[in-house]
Amino acid sequence: MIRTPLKSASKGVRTPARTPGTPGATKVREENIFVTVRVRPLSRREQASNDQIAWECTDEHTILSKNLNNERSTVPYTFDRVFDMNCLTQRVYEEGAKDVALSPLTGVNATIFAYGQTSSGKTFTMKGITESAVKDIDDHIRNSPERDFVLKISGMEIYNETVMDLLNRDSGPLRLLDDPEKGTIVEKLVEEVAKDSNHLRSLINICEAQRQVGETALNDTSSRSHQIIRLTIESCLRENSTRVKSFVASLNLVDLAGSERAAQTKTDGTRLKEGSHINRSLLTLMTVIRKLSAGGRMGHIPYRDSKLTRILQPSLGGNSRTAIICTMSPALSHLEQSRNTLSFASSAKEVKNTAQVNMVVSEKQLLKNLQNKVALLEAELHSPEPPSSLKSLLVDREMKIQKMMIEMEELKRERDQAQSELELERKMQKNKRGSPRHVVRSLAFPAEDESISDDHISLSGKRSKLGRNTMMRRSTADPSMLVHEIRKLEKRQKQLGEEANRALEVLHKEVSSQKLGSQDAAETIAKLLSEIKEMNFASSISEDIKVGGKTSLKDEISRLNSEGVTIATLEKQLENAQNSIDKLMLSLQCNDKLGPSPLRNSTNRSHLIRSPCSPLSSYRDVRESEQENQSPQIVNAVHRAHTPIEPCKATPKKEDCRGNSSRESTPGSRRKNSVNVKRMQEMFKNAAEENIRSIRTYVTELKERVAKLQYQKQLLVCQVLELEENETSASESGLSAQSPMSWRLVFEEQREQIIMLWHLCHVSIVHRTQFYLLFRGDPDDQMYMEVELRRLTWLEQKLAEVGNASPALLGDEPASSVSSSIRALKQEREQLAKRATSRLTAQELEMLYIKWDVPAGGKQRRLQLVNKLWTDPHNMQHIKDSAEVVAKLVGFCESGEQITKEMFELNFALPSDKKPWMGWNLISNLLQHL
Ligand SMILES: Nc1ncnc2c1ncn2[C@@H]1O[C@H](COP(=O)(O)OP(=O)(O)OP(=O)(O)O)[C@@H](O)[C@H]1O
Repeated sequence: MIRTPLKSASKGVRTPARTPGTPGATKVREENIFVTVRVRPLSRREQASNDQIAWECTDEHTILSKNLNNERSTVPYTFDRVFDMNCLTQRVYEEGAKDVALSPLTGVNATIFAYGQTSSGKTFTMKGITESAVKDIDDHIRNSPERDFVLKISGMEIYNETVMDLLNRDSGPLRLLDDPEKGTIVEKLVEEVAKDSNHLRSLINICEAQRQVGETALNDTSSRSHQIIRLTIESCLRENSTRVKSFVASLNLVDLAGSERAAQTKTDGTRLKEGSHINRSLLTLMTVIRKLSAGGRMGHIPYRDSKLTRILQPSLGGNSRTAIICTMSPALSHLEQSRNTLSFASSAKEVKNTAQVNMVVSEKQLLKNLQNKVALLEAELHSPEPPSSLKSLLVDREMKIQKMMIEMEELKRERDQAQSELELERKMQKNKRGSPRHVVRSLAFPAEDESISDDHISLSGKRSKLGRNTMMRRSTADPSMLVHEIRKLEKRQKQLGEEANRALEVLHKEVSSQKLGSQDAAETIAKLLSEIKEMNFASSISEDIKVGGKTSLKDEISRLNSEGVTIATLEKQLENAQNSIDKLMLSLQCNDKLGPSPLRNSTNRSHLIRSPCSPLSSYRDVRESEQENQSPQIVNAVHRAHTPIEPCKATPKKEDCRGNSSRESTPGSRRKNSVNVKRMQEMFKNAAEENIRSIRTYVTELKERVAKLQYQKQLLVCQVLELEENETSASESGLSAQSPMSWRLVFEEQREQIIMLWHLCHVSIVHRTQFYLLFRGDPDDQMYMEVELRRLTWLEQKLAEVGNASPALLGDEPASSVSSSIRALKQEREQLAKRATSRLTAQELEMLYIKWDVPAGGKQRRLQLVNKLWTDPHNMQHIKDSAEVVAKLVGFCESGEQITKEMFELNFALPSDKKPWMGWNLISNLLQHL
């Protein structure tokens, strides 16, 4: 039953626990003393004297005097329980004491005492209660294998106002001491640990045997002292082997001596003296109870007036649950004493106690535990072997590293495979089409028409150095990819040079064969042609694109730098050619005596070849047409196929169209021939002019492409330099990643720039909201932020330069003007405003009107509201609030999953893997379909 005894908790610090530690335990709670009344049967003496039963229990709670003395009125007494004379002690225990008796098992002090006149049955009842309580406690301990219990017992009696130890009779009178923490304690009181229930019972028996008992007229075995048997129960969870904290509480089983009247007990001498002490201490108890029942309104509580009340102080209005069983004789002869008992009981039931769960913290055990821990740590510290926890951590980490390395190898293998597949496909495409055009779209950065100018990264002072440096420093390209791009770029450079060559050759041919324009212009063309021919593009370019390793990057970059001059030269030459052609055209127009030139004939405009720079076509359309990479001859051939002027007319031959060159001329035919010659001359001239015009357009386009190539080269150089810088700094510091803190700063900076650029470029506010809400500064967001910044920088530059770009240029939409971007934004706002009523409740809308200062009663309030959103790029709170409103209107919370971060990413993948960025206009379209 009682397991391995714990050390005594008396050396520990007792603290009332604020929370229960086991089921059934209670928090601090106030409850009344539980008062029951037990009426014993008439004793043999009473029966012998024909005493009458003066009381009847009308129900389980009420007892009433039978008024046998014919008093004027009888008052019923009610209590928590009333047990009549037939009631067994077990029931009294079950209904009147058990709940309180078991409280110490959950750390709550408890007291059960019997009060009543002599021979009323107190000892009889308490014996039964004690036996039942011991049994139940034993059962509880047996049924709680998860806890360790220690049960200790002490016994004392207060005899003639002297405290005696019932387990150590020889110790003599014991002193009462006042402990600031524990209250009143009995000095040197022996406390025995019960080994088991039998041991406990035997100890209890010893106590009872030691108690002062004497014979009186009313009771052969009258208790002459107040007996207190105290069971102290300490318990803790088994798993808490350290036993630093445990519950500790006591159960006081108190059998009071009975009040007596000397006349009745017929005592004298010793018994009289005993009775006198008994009565005096009981009187104090009654006073204490009476005062407590008045809720403290009666002032000082005289606990110290008797040893009984001093010892029982916690049980009377203190930290204890208390049950009082008032015993009484039913006899008419004891009517008055019984009334006194019931009066006492009535007062007692008004007394409130404040029981708490008591936790003990064993300082000694605590100290021992700490010492053990220190010893353990010291051992670990001095041990050459890492502690087991560290060991397992290292093993775990090692395994993770190995796993990551395997994954990396796998990724590398996949990448190499993809690259070789790409190479193969490129070669196949090249062989199949014979055109180098098809490699253009697989650039690691935007192709010519999507390229951006780093010169324009600075946005009129709106860019900070920090953001700019970050953009430059952070490259996602790897060395082999860069070399690959360099080679491709060189190849395109070569192609452009060759195309320029062919264009000028054709021009030269036209000029020289037709003797067109002024001599100066013709000479200029010839000079240009020879200059361009001298440019040896092919010298440093291998036909195949070979991806070099990291080691060749420096060579590549130095070559690129030197080739930058060549490209710039080509650009310059093409500009000269453009000027010369302009001069040529001018001289042709001045010398034109034959009527309107096709260049001035609006009806022929439609027959002009669609050039990449033509306002009649989108730039992208032409770039993607096959014509773009064809020489001017091919261009002309295409042109001729579409013009009403027959090809033969444009190419003067000695024979006519039908090949009748040998036919003799007649006057009619001569006149006719003269007209025909004139007409043919005019046609030749027109055709030549048209060809020159086409060549001029073509040269202009070439010039633009060369300029873009130049920019790409610069960007590539930057990327290579930045890569080298990264590698250097990484190898120096051993760190390659940006610290979270510095990224956070960069992120804030970049976001502010992006917000400003959105504003300046009239970007869709739905796009702004999506981007703003998706990218909140995760380290993974770095690439997206950079890409967005680059896109916007390019766009802003374009808007500033030509005023002819639109956000749509970044997406897949056809190009339009700045004004159309503004118009699109306006439309988007209108669409959002329309959605306001379906997406927001009237109340929400009204709140927004108030928040955004939309005047009440105004027209188009929804539109007014939407027009206020995303208008102040300097105010971050405004931006946040705007994003919230737009998100609600679009319903991102519900359907926002269709927008993923990847949509904002610059494409570095192969065309087949490419997930195209939706473009701002497309996002607006999406909005319309939501
Ligand atoms: N409920 C009961 N049923 C039967 N007998 C009882 C009952 N209560 C008491 N008695 C008997 O009455 C007698 C007196 O009881 P008890 O000694 O317990 O009284 P007491 O109140 O302790 O008296 P005292 O104050 O003098 O010690 C005993 O012989 C006891 O066996």
